[in-house]
Amino acid sequence: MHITHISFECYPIAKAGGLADVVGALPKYQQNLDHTVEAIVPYYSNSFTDDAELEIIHKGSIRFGNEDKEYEVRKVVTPDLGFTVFLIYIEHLLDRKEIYDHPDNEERFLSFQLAAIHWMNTLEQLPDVVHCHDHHTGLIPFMMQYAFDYHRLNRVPSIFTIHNAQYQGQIPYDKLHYLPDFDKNHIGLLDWGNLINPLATGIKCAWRVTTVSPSYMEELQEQASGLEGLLRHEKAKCFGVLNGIDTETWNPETDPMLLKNFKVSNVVSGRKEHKNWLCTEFNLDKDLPLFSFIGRLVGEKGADLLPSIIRDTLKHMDVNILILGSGHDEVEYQLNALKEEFVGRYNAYIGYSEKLSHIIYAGTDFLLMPSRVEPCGLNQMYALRYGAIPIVRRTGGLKDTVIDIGEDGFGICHNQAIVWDVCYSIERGAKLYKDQERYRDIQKRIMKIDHSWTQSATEYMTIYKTLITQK
Ligand SMILES: Nc1ncnc2c1ncn2[C@@H]1O[C@H](COP(=O)(O)OP(=O)(O)O[C@H]2O[C@H](CO)[C@@H](O)[C@H](O)[C@H]2O)[C@@H](O)[C@H]1O
Repeated sequence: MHITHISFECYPIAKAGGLADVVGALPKYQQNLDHTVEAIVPYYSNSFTDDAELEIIHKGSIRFGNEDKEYEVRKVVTPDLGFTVFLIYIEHLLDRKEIYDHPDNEERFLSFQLAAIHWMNTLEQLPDVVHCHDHHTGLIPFMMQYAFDYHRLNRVPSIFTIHNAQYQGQIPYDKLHYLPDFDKNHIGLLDWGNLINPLATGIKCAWRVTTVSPSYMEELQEQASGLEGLLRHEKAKCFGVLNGIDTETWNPETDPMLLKNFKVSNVVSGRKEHKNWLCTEFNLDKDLPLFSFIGRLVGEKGADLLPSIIRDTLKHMDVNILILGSGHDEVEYQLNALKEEFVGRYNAYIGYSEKLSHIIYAGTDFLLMPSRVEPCGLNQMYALRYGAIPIVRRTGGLKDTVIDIGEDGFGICHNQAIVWDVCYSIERGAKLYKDQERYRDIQKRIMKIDHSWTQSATEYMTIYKTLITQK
């Protein structure tokens, strides 16, 4: 089968969060199942494109509002990513360093989708399935069905994956003229709440819709930032497929970002080296258990709870807490301010560091995920693979991947995204840490859990196959 993924992020080309991890891994695992798999991603001016060898394979032009915009398709020749990647280059618009945080994001998302579909339409051999990810690509299934110029694509099945329903990419109608001419009888498919809503459009128009865990799919029927009615209506074509992790990139035995590689048989010494390094670097106490948080400092991750969690915990308990993340200014400010209050047991790195994240997974004793909403969550699976015990709120994919130690499981779970629940879980963690025999036993068990993409890549293939027989 020939599958084309389209996404605004893809590791290691450009990563802001979990979307990149998924699009950098799922195609590789599908390719390993003997399919032809490629991804279409924007060209960013960053260290990846500085170092990569690229080949221009197509030059074209799209009508973009009142102007014609040239674009190029640049194929990644090296490094070998395990599947083919095509980068859409549009001068001044897409070729920037940062992925998001631009005032003209709407134009960036639109131009990327327009160039991607324009190029696909020129191909002699069309893909068997087009797989779009998140709102940045949500208009593609619509254009494939109803844009006159892309009539040829309307028999190609499209699948749309929601990685996070909170971000919907709404666009005002005064930008409608950027879209190619389409059958106006179907204009309603673009609309949600009097705005063009690419996430809603993707849900309405794709042949199948998936989210990244079964529990999140269920939750979306009740709470989907305004789209719950739509998701209930489209329920028959919606599926929850649990994300996997790339066990080649995330392998403590080979991970080049670690200070020392380790496996189950030498986990104690391997992890000790990383914990010691973290404690020295961040002035923490290496004899106390270490609880860490890695992620975007936003409400859905429960990041606003962190300052109170840190204060309440460190006032009553002898543990360390370390934070790696960036996001809301107020949360960043509070997390920085707390450093002076708890010198020697708390610290934070406000920013983004891929390398530090790997070292934290390898050195922290527990990983905190107090998420309010977690479509899947990858951090808990990275933590498990590296031997850190996850402390999670039972929501979305966290509920699907972590079982509490009280239920013969391997993690610590609580029900509510409130400070008290998280503090109580930390207390349970500290108690478990004191029982080193039990702690080590769990650690060895979690490192052997298979969360690789193999199973889920096969599930996606099964979904694609039903579409191909339907066309
Ligand atoms: N400051 C920082 N420095 C270094 N690394 C950092 C970092 N902040 C985050 N990361 C990394 O970014 C990734 C985050 O992945 P998640 O799945 O938790 O989150 P995200 O909310 O972005 O993704 C959305 O999409 C994914 C993929 O479908 C879903 O799992 C998830 O629930 C959904 O919210 C991990 O690789 C993590 O290590």
